[in-house]
Amino acid sequence: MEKRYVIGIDFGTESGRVVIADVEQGGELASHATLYRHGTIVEKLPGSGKALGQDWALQHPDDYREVLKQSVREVLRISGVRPEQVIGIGVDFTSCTILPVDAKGQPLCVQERYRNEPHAYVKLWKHHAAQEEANRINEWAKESGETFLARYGGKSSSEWMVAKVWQVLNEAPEIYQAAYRFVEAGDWIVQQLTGNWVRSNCSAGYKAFWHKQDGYPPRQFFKQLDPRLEDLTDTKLAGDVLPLGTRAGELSAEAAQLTGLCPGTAVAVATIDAHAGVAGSGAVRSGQMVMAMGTSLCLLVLSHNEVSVEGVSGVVEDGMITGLYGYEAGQPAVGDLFGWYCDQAVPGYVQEAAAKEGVSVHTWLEQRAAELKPGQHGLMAVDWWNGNRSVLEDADLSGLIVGLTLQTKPPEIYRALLESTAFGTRKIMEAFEEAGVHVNEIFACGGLPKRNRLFMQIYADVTGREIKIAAAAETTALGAAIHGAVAAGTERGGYPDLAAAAIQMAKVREETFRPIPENVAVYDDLYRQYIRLHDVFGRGGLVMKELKRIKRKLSNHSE
Ligand SMILES: Nc1ncnc2c1ncn2[C@@H]1O[C@H](COP(=O)(O)OP(=O)(O)O)[C@@H](O)[C@H]1O
Ligand SMILES: O=C(CO)[C@@H](O)[C@@H](O)COP(=O)(O)O
Repeated sequence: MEKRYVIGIDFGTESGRVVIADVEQGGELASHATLYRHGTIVEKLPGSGKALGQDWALQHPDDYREVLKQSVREVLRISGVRPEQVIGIGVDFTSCTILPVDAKGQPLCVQERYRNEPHAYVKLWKHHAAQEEANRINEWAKESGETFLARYGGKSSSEWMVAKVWQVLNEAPEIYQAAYRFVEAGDWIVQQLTGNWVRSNCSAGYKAFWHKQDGYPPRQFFKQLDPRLEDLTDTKLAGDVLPLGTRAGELSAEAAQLTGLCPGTAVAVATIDAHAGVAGSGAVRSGQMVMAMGTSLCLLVLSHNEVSVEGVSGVVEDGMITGLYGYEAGQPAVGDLFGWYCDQAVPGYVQEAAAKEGVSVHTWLEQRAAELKPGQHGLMAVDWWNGNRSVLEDADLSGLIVGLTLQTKPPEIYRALLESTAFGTRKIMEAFEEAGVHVNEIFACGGLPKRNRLFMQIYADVTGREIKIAAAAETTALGAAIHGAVAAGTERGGYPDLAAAAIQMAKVREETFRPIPENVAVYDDLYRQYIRLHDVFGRGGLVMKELKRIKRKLSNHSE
């Protein structure tokens, strides 16, 4: 049989990355990234310059089409693979990233009449301006005795589908009316590739309250939330929800022209980016955990059992690997937090020194931070620069560094920030253990493991656990490609299911990160201090919330 290949398309926060993989051997034959030209839109709309509110985060869907146009062709060119040899395509996307579209699938924001309407754009996963709607969903679920929130650690997030769609209805009812559907961006890409309106059980399950047996919460729940939402799931969220690995359709002639692939190529149901990292790391068994470490950090745990875990973002049957419950928890600012420090808070001399040495500011700071011993800087940070998405589930929490003195240096702060995210991860891992979801093997994937060794060693030391590293540089894109191989099916030379495909196609590096006992002892001590700050500022103290309230009030006045 001629060699067969699959393509994985990974839509991250900053760029889209495409890999091409050999169906039998896995790995990445070639990869290519396309940066989003508009990036993340947080202050004003492109074109009109219309100002956005606090905590908004939008994207432009043309940037995603550019990835399809540029990067798919590039991986074909670099690898020398002929389009006929590609049997399947898989797509992963950040989530909950949603957009309103018309009946043809055209995003409203590219239509002339809605171009200046912020609510017509893509709401990126980290758009946190629907916190009031999320609070109301939480209150009403409690009052009405609905139990679905138990699957989400008892709280829904402002990042998720219903809160975001409700914000559109509240603030721009004409956009809500004009939208034929609100779709996850991953499902939209699949629609653009195949012409089929298909929803993924992964994003519907983790981000839209959908359940394999029960479907969406009842109409009555939505009606009492807001009478205008009564038919939400039958109208704006309508569409078949299909399981991961299913063939969503075949590449249309139009999409074939856009990508340079052959019409008829199998296209898989989309998955969430972090969740694709599970297959991409070769994790397919109960007790395995994958840390998808990039802009944010997602902890993904596979288990035979379904239980309630404090602060879990969600548990979905078949949500990562068919036949297992997949738990997701995580932190919404990790790479982003380090990026913020490098871009916004280091003194000019650091940037100059890094430029002179020809390294990134991250690398310059990492090298110096690695010379410090744990605890030597006397600092402790909490990692809520983008709110808390785990045990505290509160987008209104913010960042904190304690212990600063006139002697404090930038590498010390950088190290404290790296450590703060590791402490946050340990807190989540303890919540899993306490709930009886045991983790016996840890894999790391995403952009950070390959970029920052100190970060990885700190994680091993703070958690006291060995960490294996997924071999693929673009693990999530490889994970998406694995979904493509399953969508192709055995009849086209692919695989029968995700586990079989992942075992064959994904590998880990030989080198692992192991905890260093003397560091573990110091970090145990420091972690106790982290927990103190976590509880004082996260559970009881209102300081962070009050600061946000005052800021909101002032910015409302100045609008
Ligand atoms: N050397 C580094 N150390 C720590 N963080 C880094 C480093 N280089 C880049 N970053 C951060 O990594 C994030 C990008 O992660 P990546 O996994 O590549 O993308 P995405 O999250 O979009 O999938 C950015 O937030 C950036 O600030
Ligand atoms: O929220 C999720 C997954 O549930 C992610 O899509 C989101 O955190 C963004 O991930 P990245 O860090 O950009 O890969």
